[in-house]
Amino acid sequence: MLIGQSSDQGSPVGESALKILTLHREVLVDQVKNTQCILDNLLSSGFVCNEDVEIIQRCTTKTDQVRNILELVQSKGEEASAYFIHILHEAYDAFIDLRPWFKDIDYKPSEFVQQLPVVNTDPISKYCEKLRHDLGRDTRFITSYSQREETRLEELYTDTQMEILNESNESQGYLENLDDLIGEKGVFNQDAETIFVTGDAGVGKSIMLQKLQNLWSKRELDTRAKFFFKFRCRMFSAFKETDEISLKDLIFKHNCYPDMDPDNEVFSYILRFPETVIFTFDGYDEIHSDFDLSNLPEVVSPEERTHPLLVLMNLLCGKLLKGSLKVLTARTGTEVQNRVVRKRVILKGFSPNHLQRYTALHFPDREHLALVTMQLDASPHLGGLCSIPLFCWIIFKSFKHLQSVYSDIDLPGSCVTLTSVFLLLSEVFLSRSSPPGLLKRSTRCTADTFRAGGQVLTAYAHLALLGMVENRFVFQQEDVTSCGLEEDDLQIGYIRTVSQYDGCGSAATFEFLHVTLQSFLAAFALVLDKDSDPSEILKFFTQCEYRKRSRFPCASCLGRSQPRDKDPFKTNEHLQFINLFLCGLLSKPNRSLVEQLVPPLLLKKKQSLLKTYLSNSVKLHLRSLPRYKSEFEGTKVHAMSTFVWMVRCIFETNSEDVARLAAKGISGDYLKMAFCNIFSADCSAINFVLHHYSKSLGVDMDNNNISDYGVKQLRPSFSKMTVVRLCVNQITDCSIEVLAEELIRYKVVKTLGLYKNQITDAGAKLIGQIIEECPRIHTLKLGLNKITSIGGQYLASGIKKSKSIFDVGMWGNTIGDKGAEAFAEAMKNHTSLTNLSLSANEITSEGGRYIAEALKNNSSLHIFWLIGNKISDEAASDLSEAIKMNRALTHIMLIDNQFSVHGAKVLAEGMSHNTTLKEINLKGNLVSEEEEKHFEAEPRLRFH
Ligand SMILES: Nc1ncnc2c1ncn2[C@@H]1O[C@H](COP(=O)(O)OP(=O)(O)OP(=O)(O)O)[C@@H](O)[C@H]1O
Repeated sequence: MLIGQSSDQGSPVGESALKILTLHREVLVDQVKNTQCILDNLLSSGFVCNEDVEIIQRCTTKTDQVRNILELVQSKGEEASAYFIHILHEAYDAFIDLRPWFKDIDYKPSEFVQQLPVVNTDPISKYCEKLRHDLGRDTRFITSYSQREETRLEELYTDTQMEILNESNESQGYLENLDDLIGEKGVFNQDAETIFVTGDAGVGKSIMLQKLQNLWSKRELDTRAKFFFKFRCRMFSAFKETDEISLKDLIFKHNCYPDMDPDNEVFSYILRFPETVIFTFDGYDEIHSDFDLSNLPEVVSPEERTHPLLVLMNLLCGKLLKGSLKVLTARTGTEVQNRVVRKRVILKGFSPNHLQRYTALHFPDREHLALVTMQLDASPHLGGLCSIPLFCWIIFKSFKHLQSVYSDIDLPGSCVTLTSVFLLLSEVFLSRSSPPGLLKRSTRCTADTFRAGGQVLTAYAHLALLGMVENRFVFQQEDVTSCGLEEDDLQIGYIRTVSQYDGCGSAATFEFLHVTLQSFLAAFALVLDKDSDPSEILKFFTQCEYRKRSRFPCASCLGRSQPRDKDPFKTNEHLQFINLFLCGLLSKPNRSLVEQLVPPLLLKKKQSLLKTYLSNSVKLHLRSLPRYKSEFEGTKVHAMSTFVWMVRCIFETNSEDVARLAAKGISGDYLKMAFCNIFSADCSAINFVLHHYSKSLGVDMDNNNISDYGVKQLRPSFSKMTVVRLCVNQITDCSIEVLAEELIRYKVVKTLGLYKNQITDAGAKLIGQIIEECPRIHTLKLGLNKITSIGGQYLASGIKKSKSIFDVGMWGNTIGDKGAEAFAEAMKNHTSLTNLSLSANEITSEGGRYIAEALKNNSSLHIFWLIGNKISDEAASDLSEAIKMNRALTHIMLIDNQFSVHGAKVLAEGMSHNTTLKEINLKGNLVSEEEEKHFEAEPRLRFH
């Protein structure tokens, strides 16, 4: 009997099973842990008898048992040996450690052996199988807006951007795939076990986990984890204060029960091998608890019972089941201490490429696809919203509906707010409840749909508000009924069933399709309410002004959401969204629609209350922003992410008055909005405020997630921007086209910051034109883009002609020697350029010689950064000559190049003729510590 081939040992194709067992005996003795399953199968297939089994079971250690089994099957011949190997192969989870070995021997079972059945009798494997089966079943579909319309995960799932951060929250690049998420990439704390993933509402955190679970269930995730337990954090707040569970209960009762495991083998295995377990906990921000658990002991025993929240916290901290991996998701702004976090990941939604792929999945018809793509391109407001998968999905669903009803895809007007998107979604939902045939444009307009669906909408809004007031996201049947919702109404799609009535007393529970949808409806409830005092609409604004300290001790040890102070724009996101939607629903453009449901006088009253409140808060907020004076940029105003929330609310109100007020309140020369979690869609809102700013303004939006859509939305504001800082923002050449048009038209720009984006040579060409044609530009930051020698030449040509530029940063591109030659040409007789960085640009001595030549004819440059290139002794004498003649340079940074002691001597010689130079830094070159001593007489030549 011949099977497989041993690739690495060069054995002939078709190795005999007997020989394999002899050759690989050591691996097998070492890796095979489960003998019962092997014996069960050998026995039932008749290769061994009961007596054989008994003898083997008498061995006390597993290793001895394996040795004896090996001897036994080998003594029984080739067929028994082949079947033995086949058992190891087929009982997958029981022998998971052998998977690499099978790959190594390129295992191919013979026809004979394939006909013999293998039953996996190992309880642990059976449990793993059950877990995989359950997870596979539970994750197969993305639940769409009605239970009738589920879409297969694989038909719609599209990758999103996963940015890794270090412990100081600085970007470390992007993860490629979900294997990377649970892998070693980006780990900054080896002692911690929790991978912490944050992201804005609807950015796809849950779907990302769903995909992770689905991949694991299909064995397509690169992990050796045998157990995968998924939980939603909101379940932990659903327990009563007196409820108690153990880790074992959590896993078995609240996730998956092991059938037929009388000896408790599964749990023992989990405790023995915690590294084989992955947990996912979705929505840490959804834990709302005022329980005082401080008197409870911190349980660390897996069998001991305590409050479920403590079990969760102890798991995350690694006090329970140490060694297991946890993936925890939460909305942006939720903080967890670094000591608990293994790595930090931020989900950033769809990039333009992802969006293209996602659009194609939604619109397989080419014509529709082209139409939708064209419309999205034409409307950056929509494109911006679409970078967030949830909004994208809502928009696409609504378009499909419009298309089916009106036979064309007609996008909403140019000023699309989040409220308008959710109104559109509501229109789609409510029109579902109408009798068929009434959906034609001629018979039912938007106002009619809302009027007809008013009762159902009110009932849902009531339910949503009830939940928000009580911090609840899961509803019982009684809640649903008490709000006036009937069986048929549940089909509309606002809510979905979390758990079905199980016939044993557990009633069905429900939740809103998405928390943001619940926020939208809660805001609607405030608008619709005719009984309470109108000022009640402000209750979530005012509620946010004050917040009780969390009494939850473990939560505070992990670090909960950022503490709220009296700033009304600082709060939990779902409450912020209520405020945002309230602004949208009470805005002028929506008046005629809302008037269908609320008496006009009451509506007016609410509108004016909101406007007054907002105006006062805006004034207060802007006055409280930190400001400081800087020598070159005037008064700098430092905005925080709460400022962005304020701007979002103003945009939703569509009130030019409040926007004007906000613009006036900025009253500075420079607005710093770096690290504010600004998404592309927010740029419409920022533009809405900034277009009222009458003076010119520097704007720093570094380190956000603006992307090309955002830049398009900011287009009108570039006319007044003296500083345009868009570093680390996923910007490509498309944005540079917009910038070039606007900046060249208005010529006011002084600083252009585009560090760490995705700009290529095409973009560099346009930036070259900006430099050439904008007479005030003095600073350009283009490091870490994708600019080669071609782009370098364009930029250099612009710099050569500019009389204003004095600081250029090109670190981390690849302009090479050709680019260096062009920059050298630009430097010659330049009058303004004082700081230049061509660091890490693959420049060799050839480029170094061009640069040296240029330095002989330059009297402007003070600091020259050439770190991390490949310049060596071959350029030393040219540089030395240049140094002798140059009278402007103070610092030449040649760190991490390839100069030896010889080159260093030549440079030192040049320095002796130059009194202006303060430093040439040769740290990280090829000069030994011993050799450094030769240069003690020239302290300006530094090696450290
Ligand atoms: N990667 C993705 N591919 C396709 N669709 C996605 C993806 N991510 C999200 N979606 C769509 O967006 C919707 C919302 O996503 P999800 O519930 O995962 O957001 P979330 O980040 O967990 O939001 P929240 O913080 O409010 O819980 C999904 O129901 C799905 O329709």
